Amino acid sequence: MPEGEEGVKWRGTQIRHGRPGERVQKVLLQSDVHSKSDESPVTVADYGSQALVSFVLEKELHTEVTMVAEEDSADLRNEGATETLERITKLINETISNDGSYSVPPLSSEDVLIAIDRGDSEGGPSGRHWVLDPIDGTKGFVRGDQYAIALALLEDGKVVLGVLACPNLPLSPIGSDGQSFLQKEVGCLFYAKVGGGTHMEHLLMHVCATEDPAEASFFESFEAAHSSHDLSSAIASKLGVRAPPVRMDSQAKYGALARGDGAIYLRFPRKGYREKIWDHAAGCLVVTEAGGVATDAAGNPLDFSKGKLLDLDTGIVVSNQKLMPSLLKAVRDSLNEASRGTPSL
Ligand SMILES: Nc1ncnc2c1ncn2[C@@H]1O[C@H](COP(=O)(O)O)[C@@H](OP(=O)(O)O)[C@H]1O
Ligand SMILES: [Mg+2]
Ligand SMILES: [Mg+2]
Ligand SMILES: [Mg+2]
Repeated sequence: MPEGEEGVKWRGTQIRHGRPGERVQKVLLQSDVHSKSDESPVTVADYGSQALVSFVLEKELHTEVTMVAEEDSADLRNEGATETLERITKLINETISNDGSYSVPPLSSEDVLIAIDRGDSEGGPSGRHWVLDPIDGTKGFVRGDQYAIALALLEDGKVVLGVLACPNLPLSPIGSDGQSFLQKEVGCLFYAKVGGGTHMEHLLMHVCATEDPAEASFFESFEAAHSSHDLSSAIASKLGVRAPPVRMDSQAKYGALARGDGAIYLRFPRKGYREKIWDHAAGCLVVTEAGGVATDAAGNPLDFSKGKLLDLDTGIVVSNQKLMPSLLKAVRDSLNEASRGTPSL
């Protein structure tokens, strides 16, 4: 980032930097943030991360990898994107060389495009597919807040492995005052294998065991455009939750829930929005292996076998086993009230 600049501008908002994070997050330039056809942001880091994960999976697994991943190379193949592609290629080559695990000649821009496009699998109910969100919470990443690199493995439509790298998530629990965001010790890696529990670094963890909604705090998207803050507040008050919401970008929410920082995660996108599997596959296993439950608003388990999109009823609700029945009832009641246009919503 040029000297004296405090961050980048995204859609008129000055984005600050200054919290600890990855090198790329700190040095993100305004020209590194682009708009996709759905108007959502994508950065050189989203592309770079997808290419790197694809490169490493191929190197480590010695086999052809099929991946259902968020990004594709179409925009980077446009003539106007040459400089961006060069910058991504440079960042990737620097990362591989600094890491030192692979002695390979520098990747060309074409190698990078091919690595990104290894993520073009459609997924589905059969076979093995890696599911990747190379930067989940791009808006949080650009803002200098939370983001996650989310990788999952699907076997015959079921998530059997989930990894969430959350470089800005504090090691100590997050309170609803958000204070621990200011702590220096950040960076958590959550991983879960089906039947093997959820681990953070070397610790086995468990979701918060509370049965009392008054003790439970809840997570939701920082971005109100991703999930209705009004609806979750109505649900929380119906359930008797006293604590204010903890708003955070990315699947770091699933990681924080898995280690018991809060007890509930609510996600209610606007009508018509279809959730993508890469936004939930890794997080869902990280939570369920820690003893939690993730369902849609009707209480159905999340089904990752239908291709890129999750086919679900209304929203996503995550909690522990004990709170789930009363939480789902509060969700149902609040949704009914909202559809009747009750003024409190
Ligand atoms: N209108 C919308 N409603 C719900 N989710 C949305 C959305 N627009 C984008 N998203 C998804 O929300 C994800 C971030 O979730 P969160 O709000 O929990 O940080 C984004 O992931 P990316 O940042 O990987 O694109 C994107 O896939
Ligand atoms: Mg995105
Ligand atoms: Mg995402
Ligand atoms: Mg993403």
